[in-house]
Amino acid sequence: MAERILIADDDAVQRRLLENMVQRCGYEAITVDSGDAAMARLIDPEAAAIDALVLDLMMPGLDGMGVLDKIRDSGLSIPVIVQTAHGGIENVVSAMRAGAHDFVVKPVGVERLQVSLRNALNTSALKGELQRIRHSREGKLTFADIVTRNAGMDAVLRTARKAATSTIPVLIEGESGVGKELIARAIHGSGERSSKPFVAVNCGAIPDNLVESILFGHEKGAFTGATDRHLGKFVEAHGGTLFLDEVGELPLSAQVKLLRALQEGSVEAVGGRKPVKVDVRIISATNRKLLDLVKAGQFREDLFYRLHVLPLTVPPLRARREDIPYLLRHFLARFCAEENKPITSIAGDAMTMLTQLDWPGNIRQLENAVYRAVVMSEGDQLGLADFPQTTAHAPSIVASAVAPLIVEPVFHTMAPTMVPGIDAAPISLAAGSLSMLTAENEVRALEELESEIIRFAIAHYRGQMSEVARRLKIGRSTLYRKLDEAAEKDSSIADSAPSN
Ligand SMILES: Nc1ncnc2c1ncn2[C@@H]1O[C@H](COP(=O)(O)OP(=O)(O)OP(=O)(O)O)[C@@H](O)[C@H]1O
Repeated sequence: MAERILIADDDAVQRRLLENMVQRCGYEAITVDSGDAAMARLIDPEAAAIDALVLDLMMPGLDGMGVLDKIRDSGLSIPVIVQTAHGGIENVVSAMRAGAHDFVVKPVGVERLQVSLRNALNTSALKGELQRIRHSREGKLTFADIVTRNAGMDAVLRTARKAATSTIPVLIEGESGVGKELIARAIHGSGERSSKPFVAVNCGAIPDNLVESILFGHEKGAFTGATDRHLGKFVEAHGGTLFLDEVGELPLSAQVKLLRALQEGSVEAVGGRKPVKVDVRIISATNRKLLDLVKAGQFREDLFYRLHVLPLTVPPLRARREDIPYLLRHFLARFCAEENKPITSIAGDAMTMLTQLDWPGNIRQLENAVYRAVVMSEGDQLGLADFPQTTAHAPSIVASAVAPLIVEPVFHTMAPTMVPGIDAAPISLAAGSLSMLTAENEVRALEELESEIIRFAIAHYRGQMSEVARRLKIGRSTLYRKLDEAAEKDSSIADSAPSN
């Protein structure tokens, strides 16, 4: 799924031109004809999020400056590119002071707009990632900190959001590294308990003989080695949330005590004389099917029903590949900032390969792969060679990814393709439609149209180059030569584009 760009312009012709350009840059375009409509769209809680705004400054009613003020007042952190007429330098200065990310002079060309949008989206990804880290450190993660463009994940997050308004027990199921703890933290951070502690316990990492004392605490001298009194995680989480990770790993004896604690709202420390009242919201997680453990007699059925009141199943990363480019962008921005590296993008072929991988370790594995690549890279763009471990696991994919232009096969043909040689910025392919006119309303060059048709064909036939050549009635070597020429032309455009 491409980034969504909102275009606000009262001039219908300008709107159409911009819409066309934004789509050619590989983004989804949404148009509105006034400042008021732009604000309504930006704050609409039901509508899909907007990633950047292209804003005309001169509009009747609420003008561009008014929109910028309202964006600031409502605390929105969307990057805004303002459009000005020639000679509007004073307006530009005021707009930049009011928080605009960049400005373009009308009529803007597609390359200039693409550079501006790409910079704006990169900066915004970095801001988002830094905010996520800050929220994580402060224990204030919310759903806005979870990166996703997948419909399945959206549905999970919608349910999780509702759960955040109550203390209903939530059980989060999903493979290791899919973001279960992140969701648990977002539920906590979005509810009334957000100012209270969030305490996470990995039940699978505690030795069996210590589980009870770690969860419920122990008195001094309760057992050999208990030299001090220990409160236990339940008491530590009092008023807040206790996150029981890998809950399926709890030994049966601890399951009995946990059930009692949940039923009675009190815990008894090992060696303690009387129960202590606790007010704790329980969120548990497991990367195994808890019901299977119940059937196998390894998990108590009564406890299962206590924890499983609201189940959430987080899909693995391979089932939501459209998230991969966004996650890559976020982690790239974050690690570049942390490591002080000037890497600005990921090459198209590397992006294609990374999107095709199955990622058995899910987002944690992807995060670590980007971390390693950022630390080891010496250039300003990450390429295939920067992901050696990952490519080692995908020989067939790498073999195909070195072809001049490969299209991510799981994307629908309307989805963006990545162009190697430039960066991860996608070029759009609208199924069955080809725009004949340039942004300036002139007929487009034959060469450009041909290149677009070839890209479309590659997307349509999911990267099967022989089929593409056969359908286009050209030889494979001609196809590759044309792709080489197109990639060369694209990279010279990228090189000559202004880098503000
Ligand atoms: N949607 C997301 N957006 C951004 N970062 C994410 C997302 N999902 C996961 N992460 C990051 O990936 C890493 C792994 O996530 P997390 O620890 O929540 O996974 P988990 O499912 O709880 O793993 P495990 O089962 O091994 O405990 C964390 O650094 C987390 O911040």
